[in-house]
Amino acid sequence: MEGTERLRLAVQKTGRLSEKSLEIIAGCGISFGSDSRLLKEHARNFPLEFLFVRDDDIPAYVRDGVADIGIVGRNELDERCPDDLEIVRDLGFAQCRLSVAVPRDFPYGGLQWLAGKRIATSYPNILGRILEERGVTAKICYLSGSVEIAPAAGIADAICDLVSSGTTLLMNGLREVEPLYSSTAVMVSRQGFMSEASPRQVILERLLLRIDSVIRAKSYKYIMFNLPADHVTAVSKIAGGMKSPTVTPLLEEGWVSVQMVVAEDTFWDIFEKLRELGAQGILVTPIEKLTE
Ligand SMILES: Nc1ncnc2c1ncn2[C@@H]1O[C@H](COP(=O)(O)OP(=O)(O)OP(=O)(O)O)[C@@H](O)[C@H]1O
Ligand SMILES: O=P(O)(O)OC[C@H]1O[C@H](OP(=O)(O)OP(=O)(O)O)[C@H](O)[C@@H]1O
Ligand SMILES: [Mg+2]
Repeated sequence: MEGTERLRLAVQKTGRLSEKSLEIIAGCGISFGSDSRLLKEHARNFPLEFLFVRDDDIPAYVRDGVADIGIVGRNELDERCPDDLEIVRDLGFAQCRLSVAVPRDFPYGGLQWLAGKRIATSYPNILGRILEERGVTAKICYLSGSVEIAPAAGIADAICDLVSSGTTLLMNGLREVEPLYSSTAVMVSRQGFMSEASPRQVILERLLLRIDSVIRAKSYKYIMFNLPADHVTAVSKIAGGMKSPTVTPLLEEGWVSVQMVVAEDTFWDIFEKLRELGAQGILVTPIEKLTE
């Protein structure tokens, strides 16, 4: 039987983080969701309560104990209250960078060129810290969004905003000149929460066990193929990471069926080697959960 305690999780209501955040929770076998207008609800089969909020507010909610954990971009965390929160997991999605961009024809020659210039940004604290570290004094103009409009609108000489594909910059006549900072979505808790041994911390440990298996599964593939039996030793040498491959004899003399788990980033190298070894019918499937 579950106790009455629930772990409170703050997630972005709508935006770039919401779908993937909820996808990870759903991948943990946790069911929820009835009406997207409901801003506070609890999971049906796990002691977890959701708070659906603006992402900007998540760091403060976690810091002030309104939520126990939150999923937020590292950029929001570092902008708002980096010293009060602890990153419990890097979730890896929402990859982007905070970069300085200037009008396409601006003759940019390094950060020093920005001395005395006006830079528009939604991240004045992060930008201010980095400029100070690099000894540049510029005028930081805060804008809460649509920062790319600032040079054309005559509000600023340059901008510092999040970039992913670079399309927004391109479409607004801007050129990325200085990547300053990288961000991904992270799960955060209040400093010290992880070592409290409270009922909610215990629930978080259970949740993290599931999250780790979901994240690990995403970076591996399960592959199956048929192979001439005398190449089995060569295949086990390229298998890497996990335990040795599973090998089953086929009815056809001299052939075996092989099953193994491979890391996503090594997949194509392994695929080519398997082809060279005469592997046939290579079948690749995603993995839903994977424990150590
Ligand atoms: N182009 C992008 N590619 C990938 N990740 C991004 C991109 N832009 C922003 N992000 C990440 O997603 C987070 C949320 O971005 P989003 O644009 O949804 O925020 P928002 O407009 O402030 O939403 P809200 O209404 O919740 O305040 C950002 O803080 C950043 O970590
Ligand atoms: O390099 P790109 O792939 O073009 O992405 C960059 C854009 O994405 C983010 O804005 P978003 O689209 O989330 O809109 P928002 O500013 O309204 O939050 C960011 O603020 C940039 O404007
Ligand atoms: Mg926001």
